[in-house]
Amino acid sequence: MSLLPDINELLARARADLRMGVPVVLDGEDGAALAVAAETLTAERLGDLRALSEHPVIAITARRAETLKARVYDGDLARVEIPKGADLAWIRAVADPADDLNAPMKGPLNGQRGGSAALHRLAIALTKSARLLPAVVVVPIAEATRFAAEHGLTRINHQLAVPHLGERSPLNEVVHARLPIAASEAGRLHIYRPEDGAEEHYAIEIGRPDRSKPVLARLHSACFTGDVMGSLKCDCGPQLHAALAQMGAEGAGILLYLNQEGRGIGLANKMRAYSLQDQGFDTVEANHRLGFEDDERDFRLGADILRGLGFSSVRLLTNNPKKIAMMEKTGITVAERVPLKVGETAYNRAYLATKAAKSGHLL
Ligand SMILES: Nc1nc2c(ncn2[C@@H]2O[C@H](COP(=O)(O)OP(=O)(O)OP(=O)(O)O)[C@@H](O)[C@H]2O)c(=O)[nH]1
Ligand SMILES: [Zn+2]
Repeated sequence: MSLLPDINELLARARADLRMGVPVVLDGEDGAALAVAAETLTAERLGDLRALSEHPVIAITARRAETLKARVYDGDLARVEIPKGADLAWIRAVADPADDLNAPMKGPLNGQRGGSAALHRLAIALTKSARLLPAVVVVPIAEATRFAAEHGLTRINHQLAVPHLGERSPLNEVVHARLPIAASEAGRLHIYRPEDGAEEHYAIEIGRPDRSKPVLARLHSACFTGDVMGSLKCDCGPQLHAALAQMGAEGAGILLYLNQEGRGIGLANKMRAYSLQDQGFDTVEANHRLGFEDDERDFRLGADILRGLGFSSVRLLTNNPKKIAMMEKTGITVAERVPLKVGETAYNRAYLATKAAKSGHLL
């Protein structure tokens, strides 16, 4: 018998640790390191990290490095040396673009070259999946297993972790129940829980759609500001309600409510992006300055849910060609694209235009 957690469980634990500012031990073929998310690092812990190594670095994505004009030697990321006198405020300024314009970073940022960046890449992937800023302080340590045990820290083995990071975890249906809603009394809500401890996703089934025909379907990404608060900055709320209304009117449909807030960067980071938008950057530029790609969502999980419900063909309510391509790639036929154009306001006109110009959304 072994009660030891498996790699999925350890990754879930590592995400929780990073969110709390607890260091995680990373164990690779070329050495071991300690990683702490820049966003949750404290001055005290920074002192502890400095005591462990003379050469701490902050790993950032190439996107963030570009904004900071730091040289990138590792393709998708940079390992920026933390200078001797640098304090927590310096680290925060590297990680967070909030003050980029007010207080630009001084002096050249020195990128570390040579050696392996594999553990740094793993650390960034972990902070992204923890919905934190993708910036991590990494210090080398001599040995992983004993260090982790001595300090009660989570240890992640690089080789075991990597296959899980790019892959979506299996989703299991937890429960479903009848849910009459304004759009249709014949609603039924299904709850799905991923095996890796990440966010749950939902599906609302309207009526009893015929599984042998293309179903009217919508893949909706969570938008707390638009869906719940009625934000005028995007079109999510009106799109959600228009999709449900159309399903209600036709008597059948399936709406997936995917908890991929802020195109997969999480609500806190989306609000950071909004703050940058107030400084004049558009929705795509703001994501890049924060260190993210334009869109960090994985729509394949939508296909998984549809397949699990017995659907193989959809009439997809969307203006986003990437959703259509991803559906087709994962074996769900898109028999028809049903445009969904509602909710344009004076506030979101520029946002919608940027999506059309830079993200390929159909007008
Ligand atoms: N990062 C970021 N996310 C945003 C922003 N505005 C809206 N979102 C998120 O974007 C997602 C909605 O995606 P959209 O790009 O509007 O639309 P779509 O789902 O790709 O395509 P459609 O099917 O045509 O609606 C939701 O998760 C929102 O929270 C923003 O300025 N920055
Ligand atoms: Zn929105």
